[in-house]
Amino acid sequence: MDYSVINKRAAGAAAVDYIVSGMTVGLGSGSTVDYMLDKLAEKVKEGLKVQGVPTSKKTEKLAKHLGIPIVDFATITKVDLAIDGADEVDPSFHLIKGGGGSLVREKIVDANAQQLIIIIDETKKVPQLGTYPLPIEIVPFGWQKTAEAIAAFGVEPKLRKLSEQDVFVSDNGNYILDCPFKLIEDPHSLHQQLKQLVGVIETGLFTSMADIVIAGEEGKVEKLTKEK
Ligand SMILES: O=C(CO)[C@H](O)[C@H](O)COP(=O)(O)O
Repeated sequence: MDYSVINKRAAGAAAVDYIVSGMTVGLGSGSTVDYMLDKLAEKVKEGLKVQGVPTSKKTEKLAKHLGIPIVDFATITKVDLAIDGADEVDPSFHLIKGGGGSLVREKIVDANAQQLIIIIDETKKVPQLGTYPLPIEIVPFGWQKTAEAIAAFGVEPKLRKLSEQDVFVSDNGNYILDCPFKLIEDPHSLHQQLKQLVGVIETGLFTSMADIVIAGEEGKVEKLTKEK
């Protein structure tokens, strides 16, 4: 088995240890979260009482399939803990997310959680964000104009596609532009500037949100806590 799978599974399992009975848990998206769901499902079968708030249709389907109780986000008053993946994590715990295209719902749930744990394999740790192309969710109408406005930041946005003909459409019915910035000096400021553009719904920059990062490395886990 390839090491990234072992490391993602180790990180996912370690995050489940933070869940206690009675919690409402934000369930992120992506392959690392899928491993976390496997472990959580085992605990639910053993009697752990939780309700999950999924951040994507894919996570919702898998959670239901595994027997993890799901709750409608609109009906709850608080999310105790969210557990989510990431595409890049810098030393200040700023993140790039959205590789799987679920960044909007992820950001809404993660931002409303009292604690956010990010689970990754060690390859996602970077000294500075930007090597991974930044996903930006945009309104489909006039997407070319929105892409032009983003290009003025010195980047070449690429419309995410499933195939030559088929455009990727998010769970919210929107498009995603993947933007290879290369080096992002100030993630928070870039996010603020991009959010000002007409047509931009949300960026994959998650700044100052993560509390704990669990990184799988050689089958073991490193738990990093944000310095306050
Ligand atoms: O942000 C995400 C989806 O929108 C994922 O959390 C991110 O892409 C990491 O995915 P994986 O765990 O498969 O590497």
